Amino acid sequence: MEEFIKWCKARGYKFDGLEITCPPGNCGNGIYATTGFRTGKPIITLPEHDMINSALVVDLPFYKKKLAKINEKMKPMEILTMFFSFEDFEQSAWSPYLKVLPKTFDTPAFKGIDYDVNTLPLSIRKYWIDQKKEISEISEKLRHLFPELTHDKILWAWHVVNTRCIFVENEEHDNVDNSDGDTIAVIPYVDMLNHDPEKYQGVALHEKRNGRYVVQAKRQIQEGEQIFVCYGAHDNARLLVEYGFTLPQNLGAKVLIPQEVLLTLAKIAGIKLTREHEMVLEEVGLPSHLYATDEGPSWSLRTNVRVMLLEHWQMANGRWKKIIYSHDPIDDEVDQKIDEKLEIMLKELRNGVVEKTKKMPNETKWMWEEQVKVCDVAIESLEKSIKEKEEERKEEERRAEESKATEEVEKSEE
Ligand SMILES: C[S@@+](CC[C@H](N)C(=O)[O-])C[C@H]1O[C@@H](n2cnc3c(N)ncnc32)[C@H](O)[C@@H]1O
Repeated sequence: MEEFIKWCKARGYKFDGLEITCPPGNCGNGIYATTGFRTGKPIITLPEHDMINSALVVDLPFYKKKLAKINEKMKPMEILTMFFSFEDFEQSAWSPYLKVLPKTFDTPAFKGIDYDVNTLPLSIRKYWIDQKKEISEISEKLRHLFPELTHDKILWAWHVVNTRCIFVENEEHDNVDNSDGDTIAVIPYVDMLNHDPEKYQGVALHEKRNGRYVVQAKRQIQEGEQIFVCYGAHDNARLLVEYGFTLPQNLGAKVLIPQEVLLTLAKIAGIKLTREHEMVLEEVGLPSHLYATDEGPSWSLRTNVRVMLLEHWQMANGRWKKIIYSHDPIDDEVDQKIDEKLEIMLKELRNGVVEKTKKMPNETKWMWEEQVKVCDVAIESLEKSIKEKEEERKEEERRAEESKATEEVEKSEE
């Protein structure tokens, strides 16, 4: 690690008041504050030309020569994977950095676990399919172009990039295929920051104006704290598949309700659906998600139920747009009906997920159990809000009756 720190300093990286050590648990290295940082203060800065992105790689003489022999441009992920596949741990200009990178990864893909897609919850299914496809295509392509590379080396390199890259808007480069965008870079030192979506104090940004990459304190950081960033609002299935770890309390947990399931649940809840409802739902195009937060069913899920409760005359001639996109508060009666139907739908959904969970193999059962927990949290907060609204309504009625009684007394006194 000492050699890596020296290497970073020689390249102009600034990170006074930090140290890289191994936190307890199984999360590799992490960055700790050895001094306090005020909100807004830069914690790490480095020159932008040191970000490892596609443009940097294709301009290195070694890769320039290799790519000149190939008749096609490569995509950013392919280029970065090629870079980490080829760089020699001893000879590379990045040698001290390469030596502190993890040797193995705990992702299912790295461990050779091949999930049956049907045993995965929907929230992770597409990501898993896409990840498998990407690894297999990149491995095949790189081995075809450079037969000296092995699948294992490429798999390791792909993981380095995938678990450590950061979103950066890279400039266009003539020798890079950016048809799907070019927004990734691996940034040494910055990539030692671990993920915690609740505690995170570090926000990273590319300051193009100043030609540097910066991690700033988003709030006061105390001496001795581990500094975290947020990799995204991921549930544990996604964290495991993408990064090889899970969080004990993960507020990113979510359940995705596909349209056909939503329609079935609505019918069970006694909502009379027509083709018109389905067409409006499609046009509104809102996803139906449940999140493991105590805010209850999301606005988009509520809106979908609201659409399903529209009368025919409310949908005719696009009138529904005025209703759905209006900023006026929802009519109390409609709101109550949405709650009532949602409660039935969510309980039904939960039962369905519980039944599915029972049939799942051990390796993915926990993902489904997490989905059941999300349903529980959503149902609990919905019930709580229904109760609160009910109490408010009663209180309003009581006040109305009181003022009516006072009025009557006043009138009789006149
Ligand atoms: C960008 S790197 C962070 C630095 C990394 N810990 C290292 O030693 O190089 C991302 C990897 O760190 C680990 N990681 C990050 N946050 C974690 C957390 N909260 N718990 C466990 N492992 C974590 C995972 O292995 C993940 O793939």
